[in-house]
Amino acid sequence: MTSPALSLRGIEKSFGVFKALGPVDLDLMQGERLGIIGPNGAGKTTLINCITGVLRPDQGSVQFMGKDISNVPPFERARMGISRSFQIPRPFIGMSVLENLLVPLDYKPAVHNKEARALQLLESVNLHQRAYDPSGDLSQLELRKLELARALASDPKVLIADEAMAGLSDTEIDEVLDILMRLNASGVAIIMIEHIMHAVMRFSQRVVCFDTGLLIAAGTADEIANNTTVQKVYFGEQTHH
Ligand SMILES: Nc1ncnc2c1ncn2[C@@H]1O[C@H](COP(=O)(O)OP(=O)(O)OP(=O)(O)O)[C@@H](O)[C@H]1O
Repeated sequence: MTSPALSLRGIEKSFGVFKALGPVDLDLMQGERLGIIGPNGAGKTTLINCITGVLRPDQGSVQFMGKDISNVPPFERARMGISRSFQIPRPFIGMSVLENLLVPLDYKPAVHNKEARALQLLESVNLHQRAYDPSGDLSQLELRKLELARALASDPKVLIADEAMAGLSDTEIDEVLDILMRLNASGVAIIMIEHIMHAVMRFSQRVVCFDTGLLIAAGTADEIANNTTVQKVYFGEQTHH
């Protein structure tokens, strides 16, 4: 049994009078693959922002590797090993793919050969063959890979993949899943936030479902797929479209 990489207790966040989140208790174990699902507005992004430190919860605490980081600023949390990839990658278009990675590696004084490290990161996401091409030439799939490589530049212990597969074809989704599985096998705990249900279900060892800011169900992919409360949340959502 491993110990938690992340431990959230009693996390609550409101925007004005609107309560977007909580209270939420959630652990992510070291090396775990955790899926977070929930309809639009369920509070998933707010939760992630509380983990990365972009938002300060009104209540509750965040622990990382047994240390309380509730008062630690976002850049320091990133340096400690919490990294996230963004849904919409925004590379520096004027730079090559490799140069894009030299930017985050600039913050890693311990990395002496930054170009070699950048190439290694690109290799870990199957993008090394594009290293010297302009990032403006990348396809959607390649942009997602570059975004993952950027998130990995800080050597994270926890990677939060925020809708890394939205808009991709089934074969492309398979490729991103393979990459994430490989990263996980190398020891990185991964939180996958995803609307593509078959992908998150295949990937995750455990899935939690949010609705209206609350964690309404947790279990294996099978348990969550067969959970009537979860089905109701999604069925209810579909009837509005
Ligand atoms: N800065 C903000 N100010 C006011 N309300 C906000 C703010 N950020 C989020 N909200 C509200 O909080 C609720 C939760 O939003 P959040 O973005 O966390 O949901 P989500 O589960 O990530 O949704 P999606 O799947 O669409 O990304 C929503 O009702 C949203 O409108």
